[in-house]
Amino acid sequence: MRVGVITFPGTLDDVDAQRAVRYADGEAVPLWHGDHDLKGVDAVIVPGGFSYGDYLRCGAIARFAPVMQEVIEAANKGMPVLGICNGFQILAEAHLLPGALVRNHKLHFVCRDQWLKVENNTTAWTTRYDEGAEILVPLKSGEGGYQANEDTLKELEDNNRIVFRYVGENPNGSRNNIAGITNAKGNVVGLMPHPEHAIDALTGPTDDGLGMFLSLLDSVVKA
Ligand SMILES: NC(=O)CC[C@H](N)C(=O)O
Repeated sequence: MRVGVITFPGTLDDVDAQRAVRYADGEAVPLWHGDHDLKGVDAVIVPGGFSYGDYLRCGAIARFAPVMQEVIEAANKGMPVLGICNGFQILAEAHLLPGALVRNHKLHFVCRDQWLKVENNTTAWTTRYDEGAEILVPLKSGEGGYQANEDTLKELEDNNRIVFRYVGENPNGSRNNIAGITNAKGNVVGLMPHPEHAIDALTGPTDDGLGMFLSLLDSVVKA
């Protein structure tokens, strides 16, 4: 399994995403924001950080990077794509996922370990979890509030497209406690919390995040 991990100017979590891929027995292939091809990878991770300094809005500039045109094309053909935190913001800006991530409701950057409920274990990135499982992974974002109009929320709820929900106090004002969603096909997933920081109990709060990368291995091997 070869997984591309994109680095934009200001990306922070690419190294941990690459490490997570290796923990799942994959080969991590570094991709640069200016690349015009995806180097034959099986899947792509858009990692967290502060791409282009979060100018305008988080992800608003990264969406136009040359590599994202390739990601959009590949995702529309069914390639598994995961956006973590800033990566989720970029996928939303690129319209691969609906809705928008806005300033946290209390206007503070939130950094804490966060319980999540796995609502959908049928996506390319979540098959290793039991439906309804609760996992603990870090959350660290300033614009993590998920917002969408009523029609979009209904579409997400009715079609099992909410992948993760926050458990306990809502950390950022996200509608319907949404922490992560998927596209209609289930190949593209975006979430605000950070599974790549929770792949080994020695370095993260838990190893609960590793399941996302192992799930990908299953999807790629099956394909
Ligand atoms: N950890 C991250 O990727 C942070 C994303 C973004 N810069 C924010 O503050 O919301």
